Amino acid sequence: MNPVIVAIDGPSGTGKSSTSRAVAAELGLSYLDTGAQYRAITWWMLSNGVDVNDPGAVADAVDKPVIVSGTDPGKPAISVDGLDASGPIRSQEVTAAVSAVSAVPEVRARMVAYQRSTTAAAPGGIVVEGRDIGITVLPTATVKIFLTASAEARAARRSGELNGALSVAETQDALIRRDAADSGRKTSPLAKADDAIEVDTTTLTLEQVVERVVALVEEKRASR
Ligand SMILES: Nc1ncnc2c1ncn2[C@@H]1O[C@H](COP(=O)(O)OP(=O)(O)O)[C@@H](O)[C@H]1O
Ligand SMILES: Nc1ccn([C@H]2C[C@H](O)[C@@H](COP(=O)(O)OP(=O)(O)O)O2)c(=O)n1
Repeated sequence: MNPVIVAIDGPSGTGKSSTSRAVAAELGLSYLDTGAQYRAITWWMLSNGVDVNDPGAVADAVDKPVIVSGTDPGKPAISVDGLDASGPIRSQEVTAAVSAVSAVPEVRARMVAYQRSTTAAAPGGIVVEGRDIGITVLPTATVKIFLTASAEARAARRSGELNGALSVAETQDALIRRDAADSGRKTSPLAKADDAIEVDTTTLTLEQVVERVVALVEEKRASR
């Protein structure tokens, strides 16, 4: 039987990473965080003096960094040129620049090729999370989930993670700006695939979301 491939898309703070890791761990699948890859390439561009607002300069440098993602849901890992990048890719500088870098078609082409080869190399199946997985990266995924939540809930969750570095209102403004950039770009914008199942997580606990997604995957598995 073909391996199970689960695509999880949605805007920031809807619970993609937490849900994907827990679902992969529970079902014994690999896990890939594609947002971490766009953050990693953005971190490299910022660290190497590339003007992130110049798409030509970003495109010229696209093949330089060596980005390697781990696929163990119990131990998410990402390295750039052999260095652990998991801390620096979460900085405010990277968060503010990642939408511009990830809108560059050459960046997307490189990342999508890597994401497809990682999926093909996961014989036991994989959960892949991002913004364009169900539509562009893995259009034939076994199950497609689109997570949503109110802007208020997403901002409260993210702001909790930042230990008060930004207020909830500032976090919400930044999230709304990034959603607009990610949904408005020309190349594979953030969007729900027609065959994706939408799960609104606003009033659900993480455990409830995981339970729902695991049930959807098992239903699909049983009907194949
Ligand atoms: N259903 C939920 N209810 C409350 N908090 C949640 C829920 N899902 C995730 N979180 C928390 O919200 C924050 C953002 O979740 P994360 O999985 O990183 O979202 P995303 O990957 O979509 O940006 C994390 O601190 C996480 O623990
Ligand atoms: N498949 C993807 C995943 C992320 N991106 C871009 C757009 C997002 O704003 C950034 C960061 O993604 P990430 O999932 O880490 O964002 P959050 O942690 O949920 O805020 O990367 C993308 O363009 N395509």
